[in-house]
Amino acid sequence: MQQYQHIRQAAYEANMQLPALGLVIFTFGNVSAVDRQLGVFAIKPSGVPYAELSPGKMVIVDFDGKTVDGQLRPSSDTLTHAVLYKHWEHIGGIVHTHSTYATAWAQSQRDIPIYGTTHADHNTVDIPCAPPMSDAMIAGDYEYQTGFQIMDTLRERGLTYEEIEMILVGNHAPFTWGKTAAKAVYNSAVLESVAQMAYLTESINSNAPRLKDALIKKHFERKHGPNSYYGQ
Ligand SMILES: O=C(CO)[C@@H](O)[C@H](O)COP(=O)(O)O
Repeated sequence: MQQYQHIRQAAYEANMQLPALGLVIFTFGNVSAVDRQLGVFAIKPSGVPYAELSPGKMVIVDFDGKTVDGQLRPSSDTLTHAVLYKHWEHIGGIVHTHSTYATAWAQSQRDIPIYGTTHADHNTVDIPCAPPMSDAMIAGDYEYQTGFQIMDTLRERGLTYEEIEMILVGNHAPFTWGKTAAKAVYNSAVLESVAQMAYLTESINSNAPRLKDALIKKHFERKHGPNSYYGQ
């Protein structure tokens, strides 16, 4: 349907950036783009290789995860995207990847500490890792519960989804978001780069010190403006 063409195109272009940036292989991961006036988002179809994607194959889904338009099955992570769009009113795009280093930190269930200014350019806190699913959640609807795991973790850390636009999900992999699908893709690439640097930092020096908060503040506000620092 023509009315969804703009978000199909935005979702398609953002999805194609994932293999181009080396963030996914085969059918791993997915990107969605939302239209809040229509109350729907376009998301990658499940199990379709990136080389076979086209804008027309993006599936249109409402905020309850119900398919509104499209011939293919939406991503298996659709309910996670739907929960976040429903509760976080200012996000325009969501990305989920299995990028190697960010996924390794998620599987280790550790936050990614701030070791350098590359990280401090983008976040003033360690990148949080949400706990893995409880037995009860696994028995329920995993993808639906992942959305609440993500929101609960930010809330428990005293963070807002506009301050930090990335998270690791324990035993799973990263999710990122932003005002647009393109910004969410940018955040996924930044997360993977920071995750790799942090891993290598710890492998060179297991006692490497975190960046001092005063320098994190100075560095972040140089890029994002005065009073933009939100602390650890
Ligand atoms: O997290 C997972 C699997 O662990 C998924 O994100 C897959 O990586 C992609 O699934 P589809 O989007 O193709 O259903």
